[in-house]
Amino acid sequence: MINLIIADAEIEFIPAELSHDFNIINLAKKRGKSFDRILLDSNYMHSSIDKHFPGESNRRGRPDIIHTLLMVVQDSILNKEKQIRVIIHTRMNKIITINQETRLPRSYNRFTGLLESLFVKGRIESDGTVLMECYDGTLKDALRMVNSEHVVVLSPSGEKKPIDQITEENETTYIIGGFSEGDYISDAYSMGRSCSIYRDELTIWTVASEIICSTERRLGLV
Ligand SMILES: C[S@@+](CC[C@H](N)C(=O)[O-])C[C@H]1O[C@@H](n2cnc3c(N)ncnc32)[C@H](O)[C@@H]1O
Repeated sequence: MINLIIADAEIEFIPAELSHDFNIINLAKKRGKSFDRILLDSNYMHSSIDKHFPGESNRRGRPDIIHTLLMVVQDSILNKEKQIRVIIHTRMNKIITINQETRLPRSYNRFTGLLESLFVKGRIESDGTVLMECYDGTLKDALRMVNSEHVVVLSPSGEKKPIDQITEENETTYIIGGFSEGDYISDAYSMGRSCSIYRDELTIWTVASEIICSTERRLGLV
């Protein structure tokens, strides 16, 4: 069993700084929701983010990269064998846990709708089963939840190692940054050894899929 902790994931409600932005007011009207109950999404709000948070529009508001990552994990052989658990920690210090039985929506719009509902209600249930939960907590709190002996912090600037060497211990927690540019905001590097799996920067779902495939080989699942 391995754990993936996605750290500093760029999922948050639209911040108050954007509340008077013309595009945001229009969007909130169209969605029939208050702005602070809508996820910040750089795909639709790029210029508004740039205006209020200059230079951050490629990094902030990226539920899309978390959705792609979760689809990769959900469809993996390792997940079918219940040998992987994912915890998402966000830049606003929220921790999202996902029941291994949960089938997340493949539709991106349905996924963001689900997250909006989760952030408001704190949990998503179906037929009495808790599918997802959301708590306040730091990256350290997320790490405490898994209580792992081995922690690897994935980073392009970490010590370069072959992937099969990085994944050789079972019960390992892998911390992957849930952002598309920049570095960890949380103090991730103090939480485990920092390793790089390739000379260039990779997408978060590529890093996750390399860890997953290597673990599947080690466990003899493929
Ligand atoms: C797209 S990267 C963000 C890029 C950022 N410039 C950085 O230095 O981390 C998001 C996350 O993917 C992981 N990652 C990307 N490339 C990697 C590599 N070559 N080796 C290990 N992890 C990598 C890291 O966990 C990183 O925080």
